[in-house]
Amino acid sequence: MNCWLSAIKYRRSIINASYSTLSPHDAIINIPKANVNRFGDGKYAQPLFRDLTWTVREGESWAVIGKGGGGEKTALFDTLLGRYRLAPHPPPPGGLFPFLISAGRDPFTEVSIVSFGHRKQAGGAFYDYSARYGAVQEEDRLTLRQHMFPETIPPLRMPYDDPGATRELKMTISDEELAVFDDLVARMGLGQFLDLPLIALSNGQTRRARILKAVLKRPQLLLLDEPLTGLDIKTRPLLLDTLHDLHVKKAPRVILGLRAQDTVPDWVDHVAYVQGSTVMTGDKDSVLRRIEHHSGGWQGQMQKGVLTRNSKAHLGSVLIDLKNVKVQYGDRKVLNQLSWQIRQGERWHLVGENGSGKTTLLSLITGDHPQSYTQTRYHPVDSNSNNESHEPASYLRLFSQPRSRLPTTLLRSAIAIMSPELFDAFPRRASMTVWDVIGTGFDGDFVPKGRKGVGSGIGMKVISDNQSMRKGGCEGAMEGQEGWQEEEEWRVGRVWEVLRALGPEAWTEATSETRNLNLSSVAPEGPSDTTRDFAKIPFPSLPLPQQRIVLLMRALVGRAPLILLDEVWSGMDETMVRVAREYLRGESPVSTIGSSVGGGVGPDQAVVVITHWEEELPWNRNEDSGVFRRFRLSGGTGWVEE
Ligand SMILES: Nc1ncnc2c1ncn2[C@@H]1O[C@H](COP(=O)(O)OP(=O)(O)OP(=O)(O)O)[C@@H](O)[C@H]1O
Repeated sequence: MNCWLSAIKYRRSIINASYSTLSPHDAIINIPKANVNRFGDGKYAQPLFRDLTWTVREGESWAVIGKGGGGEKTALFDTLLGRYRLAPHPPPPGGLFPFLISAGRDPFTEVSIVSFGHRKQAGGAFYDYSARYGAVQEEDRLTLRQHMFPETIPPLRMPYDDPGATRELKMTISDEELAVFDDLVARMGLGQFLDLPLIALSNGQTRRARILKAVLKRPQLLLLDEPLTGLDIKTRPLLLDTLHDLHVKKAPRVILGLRAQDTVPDWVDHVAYVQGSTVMTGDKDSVLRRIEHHSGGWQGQMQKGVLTRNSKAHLGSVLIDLKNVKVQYGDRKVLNQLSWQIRQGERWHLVGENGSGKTTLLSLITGDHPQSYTQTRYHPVDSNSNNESHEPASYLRLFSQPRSRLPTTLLRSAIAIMSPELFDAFPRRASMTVWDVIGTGFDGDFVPKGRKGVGSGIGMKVISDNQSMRKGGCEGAMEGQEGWQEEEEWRVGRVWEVLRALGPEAWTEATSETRNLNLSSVAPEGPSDTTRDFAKIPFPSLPLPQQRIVLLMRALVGRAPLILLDEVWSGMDETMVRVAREYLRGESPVSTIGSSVGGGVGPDQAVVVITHWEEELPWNRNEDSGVFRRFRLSGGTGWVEE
């Protein structure tokens, strides 16, 4: 009883103390000091956050910065959304959001979040994300304008309706709101997309549209988690300026979520830095000074003094050959007379503004785009033909074949991909373990197959100048054929390899201050217990950053001749980004089967990376001049940047 009474006294003292320093009416967020627990956790369970003390006052501009791949930043936002239990809960009368309570507003409707780390809810089944490239289905016809103003969606016409009757569609928003909308649309560069089907918008366009929609709902407080993800360099400052203006006008107040490696905008003056179960809060300079003490940022921690290893690299055969290809929707030309060749051994950076056609181009290469079948056009043989208007000859050759000759299953095993679309669409079945997900990468499947969960083999021969380099993968034997056992063993070994090189062993290794980069000293023994346990975890139960790196392992495991990495770093924490870049550069301290130590991708493989963040590229012109190249898209066309 005494203990109970002292707990009450303790709580009262906190309440009184907090009241003495804080006017409950002016605080936006008020957490005097609390532990954060999951609902239903027992009293001895580890709290998500310990001693969380956080006060946000009117007029301050905050960013929540997350370090670590366990989804800690998301958990802090979820705490604000009432998804976790605060103990003790911030005291009445103001509670967690004093400014709302004092104004008689409901936090449930007045605090919203737009998160780009989160994925749309997909069930256990794979949904076809390539639907976007084809003829737009009736159910996908909703335009961006209709999405913003559902009242402008024409009502269904019934057979018994008077065919002559017209119905007026009226927007129910005021002129003032419409002016705000027009201003935001212009500032976010969305004007030309208002009447396009939502499904047709590019990644960056969709992200801007989601922010716009959230702002139009007029919450009092908007949490924006990683809003710059997937935005091109030109758009980023425009969006940040817009968000700052909105924040200053309190229409709405904005709190940004950033990754530890992101630049903190100048106008942010306060930071909540989340690492593990600790949250450091305070003014920006003092918090950043404190954390700088612990780490120098991932750029600073990259291995220094790497030799120009690839300058004399030998480039192999042409894998992908596009000549004057064109993609057009009605009058809208997205790609026009574009030519590009990808050879074995090359490391490409595919770059261009949002909407310039990068994803469309990749979808031609993967054969997902219906127009990949219709690219081949030759000049008429008849030289007397006076048809002047014909277009130049064009073709799309994938591994020396036209698309129509290549079954999709073969293409999926020869081209490994990780992209935001795949991340959203990949099935999340409770029964699928991390091992299963990685194992689907060999044959490009979406459900586990084979006795050992490493597929059953796809027999595609890809022309190669480096046959000796390839062992296993999509050119290996198929289940039931001679050589399958050897192939299966190779596959199992590869799953362990990527798990060790990119899994929890590597994150711990990479964060350890005593990290030893001397590759020859790395013990050649098998996976640790940590790795074995990680392999057995159900994939959907992993935090999102870990799901992302597992899908990257899936893309790398089969040593496919062509690897496409579209915005793979988004949502990953800095340690994972570093580990993955080192692996791709061949600097991972884990030996690989049939290859030299640390060889992530080989000279027989080509890799295309799409990122708007130059600093995230694993390769650069100085160190990898023989193999690193940049292909830029703009205005429908593309060229190699020398
Ligand atoms: N079905 C369609 N109808 C009309 N336009 C479309 C359709 N599908 C895509 N587009 C347009 O094609 C353009 C290219 O889109 P894509 O997704 O390839 O761009 P991106 O370069 O990958 O952009 P981001 O950097 O934002 O990911 C966009 O402007 C998009 O609106």
